[in-house]
Amino acid sequence: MNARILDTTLRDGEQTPGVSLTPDEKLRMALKLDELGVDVIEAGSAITSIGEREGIKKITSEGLSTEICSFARAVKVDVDAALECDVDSVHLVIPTSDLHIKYKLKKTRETVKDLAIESTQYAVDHGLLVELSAEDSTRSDIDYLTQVFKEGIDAGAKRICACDTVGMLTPEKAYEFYGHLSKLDAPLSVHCHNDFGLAVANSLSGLRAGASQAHVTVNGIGERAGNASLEELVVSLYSLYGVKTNIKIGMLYEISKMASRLTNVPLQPNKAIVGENAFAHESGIHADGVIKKAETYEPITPELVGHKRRFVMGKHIGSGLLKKRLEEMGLRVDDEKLNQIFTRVKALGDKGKCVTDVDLQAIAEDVLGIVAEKVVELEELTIVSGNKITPTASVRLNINNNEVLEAGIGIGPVDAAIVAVKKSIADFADIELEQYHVDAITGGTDALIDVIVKLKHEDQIVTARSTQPDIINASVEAYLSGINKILSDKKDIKKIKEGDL
Ligand SMILES: CC(=O)SCCNC(=O)CCNC(=O)[C@H](O)C(C)(C)COP(=O)(O)OP(=O)(O)OC[C@H]1O[C@@H](n2cnc3c(N)ncnc32)[C@H](O)[C@@H]1OP(=O)(O)O
Ligand SMILES: CC(=O)C(=O)O
Repeated sequence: MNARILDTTLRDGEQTPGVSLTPDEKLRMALKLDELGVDVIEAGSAITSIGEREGIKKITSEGLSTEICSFARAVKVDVDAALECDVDSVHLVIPTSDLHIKYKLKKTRETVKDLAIESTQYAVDHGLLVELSAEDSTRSDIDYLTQVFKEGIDAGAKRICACDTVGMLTPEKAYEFYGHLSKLDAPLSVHCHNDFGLAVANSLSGLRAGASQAHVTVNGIGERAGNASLEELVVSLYSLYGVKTNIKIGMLYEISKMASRLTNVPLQPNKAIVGENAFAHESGIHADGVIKKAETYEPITPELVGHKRRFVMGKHIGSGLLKKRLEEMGLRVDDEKLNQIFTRVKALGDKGKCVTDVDLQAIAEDVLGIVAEKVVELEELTIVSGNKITPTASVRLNINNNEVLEAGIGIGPVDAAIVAVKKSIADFADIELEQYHVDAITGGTDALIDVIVKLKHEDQIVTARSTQPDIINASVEAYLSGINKILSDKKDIKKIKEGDL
């Protein structure tokens, strides 16, 4: 058995509250979906806006072999808008539940059926392939729904689709429901929403029952709790059911990242298949198992979907993983030292901290008595700030025994100081300040200030902190401490600096 995939990231996915893609972003996503191997791209809903039509037109003008489709209500203007965009097909939608017919459309069952048939005929007469789709079909009278589909097929619809618009199906009901509709004389699509977290399970059930195409979105984005997720459905079909699709599974992680970036919808870390933790291991028993044989705690390889395995240091680690990471860092330790490092990592974990590789290196070097070299040291910091002046900072730094002077302006004095430091290292290290957190430990304006920063350089992330009575000094020291953690093992960067000066 094979299953077809209609991707509706650019239509139902874009209906995610707050998401809006530009025409160019739509095109970029469509090109990636085409490369991924989806059978149909529902590129949007042409009636929505001028920009939406521009986006769909950009996609259709690429001449892709993938079928390009537009959503349309069962009204002539929507079909005309789709025609204007030169799409191959329309996802022609009409509600069939009494709830929608009575309260939303304020019509009768008979009028709604007539609308479905008339608009199908209109679209077919204008050369469009019609996938006739019933909205809220799973709360519809099954005899009425069946009749709408039968007459729609007679009117020229080439596919039918039953939408579980508010995610009310269960896998058992889905099997029965889609099994019944799959006996009609046209290929059937499942379109499942995730209001109860069952969209993928229900889609799988529908496909097993005889449906041949699933509507999905990348990362499962969509209205409310979203749609069935493309990556979960496709990999479940492949790995659990032995069902093939045309999807290039090895691209799933890449396209997930792209969709998240373009839509600004962050991915939950524990998202199946593509989440950052999908192949991450911290707890000692798991990591030990994975190091010995990955299948013990990984149902599929990360490489299958283009992802990567990673081990995380923290409260739950075991000595097996710790020893492996230290060895990978070139640090050989005896059992006593390993135990000391182990205790320090656990203690950090107990404080709610995640221990990065750089943190681990610092702990290990401390335990092993290795003195960490400071590449950058603060010699002087001057701040000018007030209510009628642009906050300005100047710093004198010692970088590998060379004096560097820089100045910066900022929103406030802390920002100005960080800008000045950042400028002084900019020509040899691109270090981003990802997070800045400040706490006043004791009460009052003379409180001790605790600053924690999270810095990023290429793939490396480090955290650093400084506690001092002065918020500006604490901020700069925390920032420099993070910079030193990053630069201390980057001999090449240091050489560049030495050569430069
Ligand atoms: C479950 C789903 O995902 S359905 C798809 C949802 N997608 C969208 O809504 C796309 C974006 N929507 C839009 O840009 C706008 O809603 C438009 C352009 C489609 C319509 O805008 P407006 O004309 O201002 O109407 P509005 O959005 O307020 O109401 C929808 C109208 O369509 C009617 N309608 C809704 N669904 C259908 C349908 N499938 N077939 C025919 N008519 C429909 C409603 O009855 C209502 O008409 P009425 O006001 O005469 O009762
Ligand atoms: C049409 C559609 O997206 C739905 O009913 O969920």
